[in-house]
Amino acid sequence: MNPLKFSNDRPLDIIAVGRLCIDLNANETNRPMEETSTFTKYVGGSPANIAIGSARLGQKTGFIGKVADDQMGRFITQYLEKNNINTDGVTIDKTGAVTGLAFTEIKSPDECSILMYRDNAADLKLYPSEVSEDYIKQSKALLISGTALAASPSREAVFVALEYAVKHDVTVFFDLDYRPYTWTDEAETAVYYNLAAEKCDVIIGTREEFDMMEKLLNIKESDDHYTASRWFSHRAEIVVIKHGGAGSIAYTKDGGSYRSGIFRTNVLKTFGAGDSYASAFIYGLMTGHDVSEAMKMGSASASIVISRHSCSDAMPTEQELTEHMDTAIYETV
Ligand SMILES: Nc1ncnc2c1ncn2[C@@H]1O[C@H](COP(=O)(O)OP(=O)(O)O)[C@@H](O)[C@H]1O
Ligand SMILES: O=C(O)C[C@@H](O)[C@H](O)C(=O)COP(=O)(O)O
Repeated sequence: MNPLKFSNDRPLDIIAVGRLCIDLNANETNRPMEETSTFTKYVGGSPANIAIGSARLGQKTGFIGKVADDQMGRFITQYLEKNNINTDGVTIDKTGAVTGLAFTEIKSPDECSILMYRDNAADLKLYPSEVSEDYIKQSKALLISGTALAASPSREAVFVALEYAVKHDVTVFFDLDYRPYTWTDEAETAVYYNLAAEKCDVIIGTREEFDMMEKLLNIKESDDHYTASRWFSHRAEIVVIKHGGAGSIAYTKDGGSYRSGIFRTNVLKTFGAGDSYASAFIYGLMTGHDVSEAMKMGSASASIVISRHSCSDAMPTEQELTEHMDTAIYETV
């Protein structure tokens, strides 16, 4: 069952909105960052990773974001273009803002953490005037990412993008992507997450991210079914709650619920799971698969990416994804 209907007469499949950053992943693993000395540089930023994953799967992908006017900004834009991502919506900051950095440490396969440097980040300086209605209406879908709501003018830019998407029947996917270090106030965070979610067709988040949104309203159940039901009185058709190694569960507005297991893999690091899951899940839904199969595709992509060192570089091609689904062990949970 797939409740989504896409406007198929559009030149782009999906446009992602939000941060374009740099991941610096520690090369020395099984130790804290204090004991590492070398890092590998990759393009990063949750929406960037999802866009790269979508393009790697063969989707016609665009991006709306802002990069720093320096070597890192150019590295990012060139990488997107090498991956066949349309960068017409990417603007260059002229205020001296810098590229957000995500330093990652891999203490063990299950103990990974991310240290984010986001002061004066160029991605949060995207202005509403830099969001093009003509660009958005060329796409079947729009992906927004919660961290872009963390500060103005990026916050307002996201809401303008949402208005254009709703106006032009562009299906909106919301990956919650909650990064506490990017916010200063829990209530502010929850208010903007809830306001944005009201305008989205598909909402994807972890249990903890939904708990953050519900805490403001003194909702303490931490119940997946209740969480999903909250959004069906708005635009949502599908709500997905991710549970790490315990898989994921999705609910649809028509009362359906679908549980997905995981693909067994040699976990190198756990970060990257969410972005890869989102890109392949969205791809599955946009290529006519039902919710269950799309979730399985998301799980397969995640199991590939968490077995590799990077997030963006590790995103699988359509062939890799299909082969992995045929050969890897799928565990129902
Ligand atoms: N250890 C694991 N082994 C296999 N698949 C995993 C593992 N951890 C996560 N996944 C897959 O990745 C998906 C997203 O992971 P999760 O950690 O919930 O999201 P996020 O990275 O956004 O926190 C899960 O629903 C599951 O399909
Ligand atoms: O989103 C960021 O700024 C960091 C990402 O680039 C990084 O690869 C990561 O943390 C991915 O996290 P996840 O996919 O949400 O687990």
